[in-house]
Amino acid sequence: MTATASGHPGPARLTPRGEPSPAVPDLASLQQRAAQRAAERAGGRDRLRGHIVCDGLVRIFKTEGVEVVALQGLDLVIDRGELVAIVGASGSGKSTLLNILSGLDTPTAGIARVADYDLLSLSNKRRLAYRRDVVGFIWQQTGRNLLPYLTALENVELPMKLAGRAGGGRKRRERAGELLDMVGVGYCADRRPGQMSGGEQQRCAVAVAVANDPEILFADEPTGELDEATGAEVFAALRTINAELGVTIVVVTHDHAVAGQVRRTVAIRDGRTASEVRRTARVTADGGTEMVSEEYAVLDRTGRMQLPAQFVEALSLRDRVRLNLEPDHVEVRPGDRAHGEESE
Ligand SMILES: Nc1ncnc2c1ncn2[C@@H]1O[C@H](COP(=O)(O)OP(=O)(O)OP(=O)(O)O)[C@@H](O)[C@H]1O
Repeated sequence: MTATASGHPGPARLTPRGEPSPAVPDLASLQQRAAQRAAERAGGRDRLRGHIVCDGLVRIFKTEGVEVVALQGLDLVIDRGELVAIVGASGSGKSTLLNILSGLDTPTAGIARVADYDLLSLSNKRRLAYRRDVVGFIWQQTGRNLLPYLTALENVELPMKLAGRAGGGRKRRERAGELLDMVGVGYCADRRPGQMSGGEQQRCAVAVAVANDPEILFADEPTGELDEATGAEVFAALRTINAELGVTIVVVTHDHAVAGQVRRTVAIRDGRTASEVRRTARVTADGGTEMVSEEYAVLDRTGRMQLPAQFVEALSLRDRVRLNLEPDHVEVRPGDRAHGEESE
């Protein structure tokens, strides 16, 4: 469940400044298209809910008698066709979550369900099928995504060949070419990774990852080794793939700036989902469109939520806060006033 995080100085409605306006309707229409494609794939709009569901997810690592709680009751729901960024500081649990969702690791407790696969009780055979048929990956290190001695086209063809994809070599080659065009690196088809820039390699990696038509694409810091402009090109490729193929995409990164690249950003803190930013298109008074970002705090099943750090700092909140239930919102005030002293 999410609740709009409100507090000083007024509602957390942030209109990003200096954003190029052409990107505004584009992001909204791409998302619409992605949902439509995802619904077509899944057999109806009513099947969009909860493609990825984590409920009270716990992962405890034990090393030499010491326990590390990497995920401590994480809740997260991602619908089919969504493109979501998961952000968090180093050690917040992002990689642990991604390893679980991609079937590389098993959670200690809780619920982790992806595309009808229960990740807590997968047999080895089902796990293999899940990793082969349902999910695709992009890693931060370009070297992990592409084989250096194959051309871009051959790299995209390879997973189809290995999976014994029907249609023969010509069909595979055609699809590989289409995918490279889709992510904007068709001109690199005959180049080996060493002859491509880091951004071109990562866009090629996007094509490789979706070659066998997975339902979900996981990307671990895909722009971590790139500069901002090149990283934006990789995100553009992910948005196109999301919209054209209806693939659900989850990107994990420590870079909060990616919020400008996607419609939904989930922040993880201490192994829990802490807050979310959702960006929606709104019609302005003069008939134009502007992108509005709204920040939400995540409320868990027992009603706990974390106040955004900047709210806590702005009002120097500490120890305890005063709560007031108003007809349509809850008020949070510093709680250190002397007993009986009213603020207004
Ligand atoms: N295999 C492991 N054994 C023991 N502790 C682990 C293991 N993997 C992760 N941890 C611990 O779990 C916590 C979360 O780690 P995780 O790698 O998921 O964070 P992260 O947000 O991905 O960080 P980064 O951005 O630095 O990769 C950390 O305290 C980490 O030390």
